Amino acid sequence: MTKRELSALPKLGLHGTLLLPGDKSISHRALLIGAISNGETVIKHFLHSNDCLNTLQAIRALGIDVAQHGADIIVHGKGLHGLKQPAGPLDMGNSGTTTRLIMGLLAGQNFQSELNGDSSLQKRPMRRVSDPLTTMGADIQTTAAGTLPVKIVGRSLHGADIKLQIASAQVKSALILAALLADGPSTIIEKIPTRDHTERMLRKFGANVQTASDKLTITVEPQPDLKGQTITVPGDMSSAAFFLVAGTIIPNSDITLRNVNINKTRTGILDALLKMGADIQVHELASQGEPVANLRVKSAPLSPIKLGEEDIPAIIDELPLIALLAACAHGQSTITGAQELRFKETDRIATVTQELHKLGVPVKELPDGMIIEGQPVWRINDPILDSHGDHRIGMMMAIAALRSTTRLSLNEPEAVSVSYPAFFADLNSLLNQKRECDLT
Ligand SMILES: O=C(O)C1=C[C@@H](OP(=O)(O)O)[C@@H](O)[C@H](O)C1
Ligand SMILES: C=C(OP(=O)(O)O)C(=O)O
Repeated sequence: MTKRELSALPKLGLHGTLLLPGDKSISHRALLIGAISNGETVIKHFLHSNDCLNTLQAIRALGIDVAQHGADIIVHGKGLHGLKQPAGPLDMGNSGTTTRLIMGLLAGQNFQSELNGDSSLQKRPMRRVSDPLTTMGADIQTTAAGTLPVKIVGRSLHGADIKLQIASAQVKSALILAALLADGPSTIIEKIPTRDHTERMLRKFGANVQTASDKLTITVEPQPDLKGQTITVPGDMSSAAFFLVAGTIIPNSDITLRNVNINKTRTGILDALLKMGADIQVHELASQGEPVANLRVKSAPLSPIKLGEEDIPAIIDELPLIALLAACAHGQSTITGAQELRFKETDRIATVTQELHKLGVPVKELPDGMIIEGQPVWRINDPILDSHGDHRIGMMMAIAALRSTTRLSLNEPEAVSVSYPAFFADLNSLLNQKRECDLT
């Protein structure tokens, strides 16, 4: 097992400016939608991380030419019905987003396919996608446990009206992609609004996808003539979040994060930080289809927070960081309505609880969340932290280690490459450097 020594408390704080890597959700979608569009799609500031490279390899295996020009990715789309039967099972690696979105695309093809993934992905539930797709006429078999490997017998799909049982952008997006291939219009009704990157991007490519004023009801007209586009992927708020938290909890810090996506369906972490007392300035930039901003964060003391079911979708991947913020706050914080955390790369309620206990932070595990008792000073119980092979847990613990005066280490640090290969390099660039920050 690999192990990395983590940096301890930097006395001068964290300083400097980062240009965040491209958004993971948007990078996946640009590849998949580019593949089913006619002509060239140019993806600028694409996220070259393991998860997005799984999507790239998958569309290549489905007969799509993908080239790289400098840092740009060029997808030579073949239209809605241009994908080809792959030669063997498609490897989804660690990526839930690739798996679930591609299930929607493959359900409506005229060929069979099979999806598999790594040991973490093989534990994650897939019936949440296959069940609603079945109501559109899809033929998808999971294992008896509802997991990968999944076999998809592509066939023609009907338009359908579907009410989602779980708040999940992956499930919603799979249904929207399948609805493009159907024989009539579809309506998808969400429980709570989730990230809307699929809807926004499909409209840019020429699809008729409407979101009603309730922000929950999405109608999709089938068989659009999608046209290749140039997509500039904004910086990932879920990656920026590690540095928003680091800048807040490490005294004497002043960090600027450039060009971060501030789509309202993704800014739960910003709202929570501001509610807890964080010092963050937002300087909005010209929109690139998705709203973007530069963010400047300085250290601040924190009050505790309560988050419930309605708050969860906009902050789902940042909840481990909320637990870390709560561990530094003065008082008790509560997260409930977050049972979805149990179905991520790890059971993130269990792994966050286990790792914060190592730092001496009292955390009570709930079936759908956590109660965290903030501690002004941590009494370290175990200096060997663990990512559990989960990128977000690894990065969260590397940020947590900066609060400790004892040197801590991290098992399986390479997990960060799933979403943020340059994470440790970016973090190191902020350490022990007194530099001017400029928000504009
Ligand atoms: O649609 C997406 O790109 C994502 C949706 C979320 O998953 P769920 O849809 O399962 O909540 C999120 O956790 C994941 O990191 C990316
Ligand atoms: C849950 C995540 O991703 P995915 O579902 O795509 O594996 C994540 O990035 O935190």
